[in-house]
Amino acid sequence: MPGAGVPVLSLDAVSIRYRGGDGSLVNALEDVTLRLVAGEMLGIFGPSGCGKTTLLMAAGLLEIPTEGTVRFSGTQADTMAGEAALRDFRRRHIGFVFQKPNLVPFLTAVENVALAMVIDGVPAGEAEQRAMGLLAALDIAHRAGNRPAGLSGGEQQRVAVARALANDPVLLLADEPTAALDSRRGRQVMELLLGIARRRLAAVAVVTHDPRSIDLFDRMIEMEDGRIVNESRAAAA
Ligand SMILES: Nc1ncnc2c1ncn2[C@@H]1O[C@H](COP(=O)(O)OP(=O)(O)OP(=O)(O)O)[C@@H](O)[C@H]1O
Repeated sequence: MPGAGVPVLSLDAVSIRYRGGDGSLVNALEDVTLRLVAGEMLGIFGPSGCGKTTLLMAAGLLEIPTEGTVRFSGTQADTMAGEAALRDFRRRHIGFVFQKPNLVPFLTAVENVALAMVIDGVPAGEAEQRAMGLLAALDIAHRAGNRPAGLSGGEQQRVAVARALANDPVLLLADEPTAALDSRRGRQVMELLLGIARRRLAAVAVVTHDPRSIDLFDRMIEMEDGRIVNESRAAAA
């Protein structure tokens, strides 16, 4: 785990173009340069279709840029040999949280978190023990034996955050993680993400439309038409 302020991710002049249904090119990301450092929480704002999710895809090595480079702790992502190597890198270093928790419905909370580790080769008993530790850190250990249907939306999202932390990621990417939650639970999840940045020294990037948690971000960027059009830093940061 890097120390606070150490660069985790660099995007340099990244553009991503998609071919639309009618054959025309969509500039989903246009010349984006961005650094993320350990221990900070970045907020990504902007209107629908401006490229926020595409930026997370590039940062999460789920989409290789049409132009520009993505460097992860100094390693250039597009020089990794093939999809299998990228997948492996992602699994070991990056956590994802989405708008919907997408938990496996027939597994309990602790099994959902442990599954990510078991897939990674951790023995079942050890995985379960570590999963319990993560659930405890997220104040949800008392619900460890519940299946998702027996958890509230906020509790499910906590379990999803625990699952994203299973591989102890240096980068945590969250795409509208509070969109399905009421304002109190949404705030709790955002505070949780900030705690992860601070205590685990992960770099955390959060796409959100929600202006109610802006006081929690160290830095905010605003996007428009695939570009970063504004960047601001919290007064205390
Ligand atoms: N796989 C794809 N194929 C074609 N076009 C795409 C694809 N993915 C995204 N786009 C287009 O790229 C642009 C940016 O999309 P993106 O999903 O990144 O926006 P967003 O800011 O996350 O939007 P929202 O807030 O609505 O989720 C949009 O015009 C979108 O239609």
